[in-house]
Amino acid sequence: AAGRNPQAAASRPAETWQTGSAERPLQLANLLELEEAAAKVIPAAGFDYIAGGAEDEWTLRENRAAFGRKQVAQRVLTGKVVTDTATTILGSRIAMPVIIAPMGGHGIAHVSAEAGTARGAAAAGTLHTVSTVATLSLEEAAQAADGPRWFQIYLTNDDGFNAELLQRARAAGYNAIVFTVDVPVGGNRDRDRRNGFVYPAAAAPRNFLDASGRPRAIDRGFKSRLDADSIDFVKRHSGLPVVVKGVAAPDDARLALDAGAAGIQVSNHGGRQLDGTPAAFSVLPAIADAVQGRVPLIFDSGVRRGTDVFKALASGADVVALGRPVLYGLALGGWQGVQSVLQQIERELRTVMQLAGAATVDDIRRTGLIG
Ligand SMILES: Cc1cc2nc3c(=O)[nH]c(=O)nc-3n(C[C@H](O)[C@H](O)[C@H](O)COP(=O)(O)O)c2cc1C
Ligand SMILES: CCCCCCC(=O)C(=O)O
Repeated sequence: AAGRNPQAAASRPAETWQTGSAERPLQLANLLELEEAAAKVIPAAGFDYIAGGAEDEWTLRENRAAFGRKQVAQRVLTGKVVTDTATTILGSRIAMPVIIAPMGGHGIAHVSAEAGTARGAAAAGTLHTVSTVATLSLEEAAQAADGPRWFQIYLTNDDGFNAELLQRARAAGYNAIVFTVDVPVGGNRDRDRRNGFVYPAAAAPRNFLDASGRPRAIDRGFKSRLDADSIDFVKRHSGLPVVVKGVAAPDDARLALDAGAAGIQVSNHGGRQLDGTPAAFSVLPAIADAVQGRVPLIFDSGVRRGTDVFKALASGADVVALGRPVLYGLALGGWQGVQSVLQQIERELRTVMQLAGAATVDDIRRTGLIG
């Protein structure tokens, strides 16, 4: 799995990676049009890595299309006025039911890397999930901003390293671990293969560097065998609540619950892994049904509009996680770009709430959809 493999970067000499460096708020009409603008700033192979999906990218497109098959009822005579978009997730109070999904290599998009994203998230009052393959180390990302933060782990084939990483996350003040289980192997990503994409040295994942700067553990690859014992391992070594991410079937949700998951992240990895699988939004109601509110549900894959957030919450999610648009906002405006992206989706959500007769996030959860 050379392609986009982050491990390649750790051992290559530095090269020029001329990516986003602007620091400015963005004037946005919506989040969808960010992609075209970001393509002009991020080097082409890096942009393809971010924007692309697996194989024919059917699931990538379906993640958007599925939102169009459910509708929100207009309710304008309820006497309600939007009071608040704030909510609580795993004990952390956030300003909106939108958090940032873990994504590797923010240095591909902007020179500030995860520090910019963390600062933008904090400025907007929400939380950022730092990836195992972040450009910055988990400690550097934690120091970039105050506020709640989650750390995402990919288990490597080096359990000693995995345990250390989890302990480092706890020591650095992360509030939860997101354990991603949908990359037992990298997806077939045609764009990356065509481009021969590897993480540039500017985005080499620093979590894998030892004290003397030599790469560690990443050459052993990620674990392919994942099961209830893996969830238990992450729980024991972190001592933190564990959100299992990459659940796209009710049976996997039940398995994760039985293994002690504190949360479930319904996701198909933004269509980057198994092409031809249903949209994440299509499988959300069945998973919510299986979970029956026993743990919070986080939803991602295809969220771009306030209506998407509304529909996901009305279908059983507690919060949604935003992916690619955050990297585009980062590329175009650094931390202020990330803040603009989050403010835009919050603004849209408020408008939808008012038009749908929902004064609070709890009201959205009680709303039914049409279709
Ligand atoms: C460039 C990129 C890198 C990603 N890296 C990770 C990662 O390191 N860990 C992880 O759990 N998910 C990763 N994801 C998946 C996201 O967490 C999320 O599931 C996905 O982006 C949601 O789809 P959307 O961006 O279309 O909304 C990545 C996604 C992108 C676009
Ligand atoms: C071998 C695949 C590594 C992917 C690491 C980052 C990621 O999750 C992604 O979607 O890209």
